[in-house]
Amino acid sequence: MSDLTIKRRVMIPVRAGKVMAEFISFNGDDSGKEHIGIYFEGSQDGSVDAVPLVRLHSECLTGDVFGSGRCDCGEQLDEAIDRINQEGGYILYLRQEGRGIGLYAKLEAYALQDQGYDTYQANEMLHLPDDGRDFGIAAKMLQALGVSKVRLLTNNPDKAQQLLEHNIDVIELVPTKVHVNQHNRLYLETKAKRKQHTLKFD
Ligand SMILES: Nc1nc2c(ncn2[C@@H]2O[C@H](COP(=O)(O)OP(=O)(O)OP(=O)(O)O)[C@@H](O)[C@H]2O)c(=O)[nH]1
Ligand SMILES: [Zn+2]
Repeated sequence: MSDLTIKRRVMIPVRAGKVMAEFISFNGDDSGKEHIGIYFEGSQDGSVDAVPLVRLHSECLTGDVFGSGRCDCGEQLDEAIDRINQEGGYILYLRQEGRGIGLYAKLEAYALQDQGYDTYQANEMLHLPDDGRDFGIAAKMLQALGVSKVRLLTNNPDKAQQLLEHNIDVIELVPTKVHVNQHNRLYLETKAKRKQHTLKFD
């Protein structure tokens, strides 16, 4: 994949106009996925020179748009907007629905989970990778934005590892809260057990 360049920056007042966010598109990603950078200026003193707080957020239509209780994505996205709007930084909204397998396949995986398979086994039953995401694209987006150092908002060590491998300096791992409910507890526990997500449950 060649380097990315910035195509367009457009201000959008989000959260019913209460939060100003700059949506950024890119040239040069031949996947055609239309990944989006979202910049928040931040309201804290000194945030201009600070290392930006960055969240790599993988698309989850069911969670992000409809607030699904089967995962924690919608709540994490809200948390990211709150924090990054305070501290200044970026959400990179990556079009990697279902950890890269797509929305229809995620629904197939959910149907298998309803029969008792866990979140990773269900993908494997479909002959799909348990996590098919490549965060190299996020590193390219950061490079196009002129960002070489980040504070990363995540509990997923793989995101930091992949950024480091692509020459982005992750100077701090900032944990997200654990948004647990009766529907997503097994999903979250399985991420901690199988993929070393740093989740602390009550
Ligand atoms: N295949 C599959 N994907 C899921 C399932 N539940 C949620 N997802 C997807 O998992 C992804 C979660 O992305 P993130 O919240 O960015 O990342 P994360 O790996 O949980 O790491 P954090 O940064 O700690 O939140 C989204 O693309 C969801 O659509 C599931 O049961 N099966
Ligand atoms: Zn989700």
